[in-house]
Amino acid sequence: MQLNKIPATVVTGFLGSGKTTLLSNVLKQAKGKRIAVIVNEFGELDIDADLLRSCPLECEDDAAQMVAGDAENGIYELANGCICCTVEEEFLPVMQQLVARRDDIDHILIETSGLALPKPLVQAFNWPDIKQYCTVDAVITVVDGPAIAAGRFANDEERVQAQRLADDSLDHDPSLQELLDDQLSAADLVVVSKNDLLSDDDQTKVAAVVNRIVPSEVKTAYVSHGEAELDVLLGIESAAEERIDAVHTHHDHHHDHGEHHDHAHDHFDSFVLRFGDVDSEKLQQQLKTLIAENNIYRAKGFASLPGKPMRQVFQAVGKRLDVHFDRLWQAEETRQTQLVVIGKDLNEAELKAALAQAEVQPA
Ligand SMILES: Nc1nc2c(ncn2[C@@H]2O[C@H](COP(=O)(O)OP(=O)(O)OP(=O)(O)O)[C@@H](O)[C@H]2O)c(=O)[nH]1
Repeated sequence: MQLNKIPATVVTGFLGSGKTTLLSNVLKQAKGKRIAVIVNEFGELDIDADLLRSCPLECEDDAAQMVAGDAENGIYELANGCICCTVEEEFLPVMQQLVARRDDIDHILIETSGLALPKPLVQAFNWPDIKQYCTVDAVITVVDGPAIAAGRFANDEERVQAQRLADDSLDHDPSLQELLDDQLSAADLVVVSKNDLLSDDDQTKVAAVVNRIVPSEVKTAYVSHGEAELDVLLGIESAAEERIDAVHTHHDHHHDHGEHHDHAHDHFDSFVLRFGDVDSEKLQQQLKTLIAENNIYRAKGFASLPGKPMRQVFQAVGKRLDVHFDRLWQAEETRQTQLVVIGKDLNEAELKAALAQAEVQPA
């Protein structure tokens, strides 16, 4: 007898492409649905879980109920590291817990880290303990529209040259291209994010990159601020685990042989920088300068400003830096400034010293 399996949606996509933004929109829209969320981050701080958990001022009462239990507020944070390399140690035990509580769960949402390969994760759904009770509703691959249109993951020489001329700091990197290919080749739905920043011409460029990899039956949705209709995202019923073994990727060899070194993500540096109160303007200036001068793909975190009761979120993706206040610091929290930085060939001490100039000494 075929039981009703719990559908699980895997949201993958490069660093800063917009996965958390999409997930938070699903949680807002999925009225009354009981949703378990699994979040996996590359950096050492669980910023995404924290952002999903924090209820913004306009938070609606009828948003999805997160499935509580062992996890705080229904968000299961997988330990640091890439989900694709820790499937057995980290992912399976969480799935086993969820399967044991299947009567309380309508849907599972999984956000992979930006450097993760979706294939090994989807393959884990074929483990007998999981397969019986759970199926992959869809792999949703979020691609950063403006980054792709700017040729950041370019593969053809002409575009690489154009990109080099336009922008020295975002040198073409074949490992980024391979990661994009592998994330796209597993997709049941492609979400092109940040559509608000795309011109018609940009959309055409992005479509060309996407269509090079995904078959024509895979749909592409252009989305601004994560605001896609729930029907587009959930209920795709792809059972992706059934066909994942046949999907060819650049990294098949490494995983098939249990070799986890030489992954795309092994070539990245990631660290957390901590400071006390900071001058926000100065921190923004310093960060922008560092981003212009180094290969920083992603920086994100929270800033503590002197005398301000609210926490300030810092989000840098490529050259863009967004800064906004999200919520009050809570009594039990230590107020401090913390930034995760992810990139290549980074000198942690130098970056730390540069950003420390924004620190404000207590009066
Ligand atoms: N303008 C614009 N900004 C967006 C959109 N979607 C996401 N962003 C911004 O892009 C940044 C990264 O978004 P996230 O949702 O955190 O991306 P992510 O893929 O979860 O990032 P990682 O987990 O670090 O890989 C944030 O500053 C978002 O506010 C969009 O549609 N339009």
